[in-house]
Amino acid sequence: MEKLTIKDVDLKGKKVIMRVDFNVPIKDGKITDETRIVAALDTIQYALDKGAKVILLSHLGRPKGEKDPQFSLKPVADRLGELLNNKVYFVDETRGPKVEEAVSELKEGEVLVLENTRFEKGETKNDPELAKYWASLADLHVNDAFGTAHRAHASNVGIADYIPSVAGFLMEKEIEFLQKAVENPEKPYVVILGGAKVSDKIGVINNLLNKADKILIGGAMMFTFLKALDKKVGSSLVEEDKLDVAKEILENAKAKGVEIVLPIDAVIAQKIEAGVEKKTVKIDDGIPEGWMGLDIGLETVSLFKEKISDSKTIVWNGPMGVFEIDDFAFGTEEVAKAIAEVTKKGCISIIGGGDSAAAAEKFGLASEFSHVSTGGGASLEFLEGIELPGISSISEKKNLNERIFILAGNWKMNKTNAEAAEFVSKLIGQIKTQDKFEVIVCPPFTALEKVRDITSTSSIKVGAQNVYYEDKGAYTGEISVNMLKDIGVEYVILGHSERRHIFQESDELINKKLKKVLASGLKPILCVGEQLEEREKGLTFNVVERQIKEALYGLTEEESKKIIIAYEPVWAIGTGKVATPNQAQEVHKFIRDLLKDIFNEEFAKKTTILYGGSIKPNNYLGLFGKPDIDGGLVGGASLTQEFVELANIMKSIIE
Ligand SMILES: Nc1ncnc2c1ncn2[C@@H]1O[C@H](COP(=O)(O)OP(=O)(O)O)[C@@H](O)[C@H]1O
Ligand SMILES: O=C(OP(=O)(O)O)[C@H](O)COP(=O)(O)O
Repeated sequence: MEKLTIKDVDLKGKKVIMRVDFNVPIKDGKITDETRIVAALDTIQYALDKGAKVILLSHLGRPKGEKDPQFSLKPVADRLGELLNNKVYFVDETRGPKVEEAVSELKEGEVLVLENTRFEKGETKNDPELAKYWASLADLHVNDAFGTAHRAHASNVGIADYIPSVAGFLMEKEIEFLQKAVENPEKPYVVILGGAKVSDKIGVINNLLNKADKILIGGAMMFTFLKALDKKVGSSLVEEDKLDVAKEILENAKAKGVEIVLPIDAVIAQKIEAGVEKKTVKIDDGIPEGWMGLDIGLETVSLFKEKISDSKTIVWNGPMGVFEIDDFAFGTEEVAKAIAEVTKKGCISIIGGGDSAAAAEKFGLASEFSHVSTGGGASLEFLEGIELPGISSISEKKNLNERIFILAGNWKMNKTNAEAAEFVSKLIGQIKTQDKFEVIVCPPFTALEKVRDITSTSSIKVGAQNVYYEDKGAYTGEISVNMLKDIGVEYVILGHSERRHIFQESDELINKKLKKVLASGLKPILCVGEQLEEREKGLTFNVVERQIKEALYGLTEEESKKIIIAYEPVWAIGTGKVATPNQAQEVHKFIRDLLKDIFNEEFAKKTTILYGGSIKPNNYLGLFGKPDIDGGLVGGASLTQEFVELANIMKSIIE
């Protein structure tokens, strides 16, 4: 599934709260590496150009949930203003009247930076109240903080429970490149690992053993592997407690046919300092006591270069030596040059954040690689195959191959014939679904025929709000399936909560109606949903399960194929209260799993499950963006122009 991006949404006049990763190194109030700020500029500029009001959120460093001036984002906001060549407002608060005032004064095309998100205790705890508060400041969340994607915090993940979250350009690019390396890397695929700690990278090595052709190991981590092979490593940095893990990795690699290439020589010294005596020794001869390996040697550089030369995909994470000191930077620089060289020949090269990115920058080679990730921890976890919460929380595009998406309007007891005719005539001109999804209007019985006539040459379909299960006879006030079919109605809503609760319709009655409707060839929209007391008692799943099982009682899989289900939490109908996208998704997923249990996986996958309950254009994107929400059964908003807006939102996010 593809993620929704900032390009898919309308930004004009919208308040956009954008999470960026401005966690940059600052020394004495000066930013020492602004790569991450520069990397976010495209998305910010795009939003400004489209007329959005941009509120920026970021963390900086690791303050302990309270104000700490050394971690203020003020210097970053100042620098951002220079880079954007635009006025950037800064508020030294994370919530409260000062923030709200600044937001309300913000004009289209202006930027406001709020203070460090980690000055709030709730940020790293993903506190729902804090997330809700930040969400309340804006219409839309843009997530461009790839560097933070491995953290489930309030400003990047929690907030997506309340407003739609779409990816910025940086996030999109990071995912695109890293996904290529994870999913179908062009071969030969070479991974180069270095840096200080094996323990940080065990997960990624294990995952890469199933994918890479060669893994080259340098940096301090090589000594843990060499010691595991009984080589003498002197006083080099070794993780003694990881020797077994290193051995296991070497054995697994052998079993999987992955070549692990370890250095054959090293540059050694007695201290990690510039200008100290250094020499190169062969690994087989051993590193003398009191000496430590601080870089890969010349022969290893040649060996690594040869291994790199024919690769088509490279992932590099971790320097080959103590590159910060020029005396031990040679190996890292040469490997970086070799990667740059092979990139020119068409290899996709990905540099995984942190110190490797700093090294690439130091050697002036950063622009020579296909992609330098802005995330260290995040890119590693991505390569490990871990699902990153800061990516999962971004809304997804809908895939048409799975099932039919539907926007259905339940007009309830509203609109006379004349009003219905006027309204639906307007809709026809504005809603062109082009087979992407179905739009259904469900007028009162009295207007059904008129609406059917007007829509007959359009793609808009017509549904009834109720039906009885008998064919004809002494049933005063009731209407049969044949009467509906006679005037060309295609759909019928069954078991709406108002019918269940105001007119006391039982599960048994709904089951009879459902059987009749299915047998007649009409398509039922079966409504289910819990009341507030039931939700509060934790009975949501029980209620929904009972309603579905009772409704389907006695029906076969074949007979049930045309069912559309609408989950409508009763507490959200006409109350203005809306289930959060996550609350709704949770129940939709439950329903899909239930259908799998009742029938089978294929049936569950193909069944359209709509959400209903206070849907409005400003909350619909977040709901419809969820994987198991296939559209909406809309009440109030189906009576006005808002219905067209809802259709447009659906169109924008269906692939
Ligand atoms: N042989 C070595 N001995 C000690 N430190 C090393 C050695 N090789 C590399 N390093 C240090 O490892 C650090 C980077 O490690 P790490 O944080 O794991 O990498 P990254 O940030 O790229 O993931 C650098 O500061 C570098 O100086
Ligand atoms: O710098 C970061 O991580 P990284 O150094 O692993 O790339 C991110 O901003 C996340 O910061 P955190 O590791 O304090 O959560």
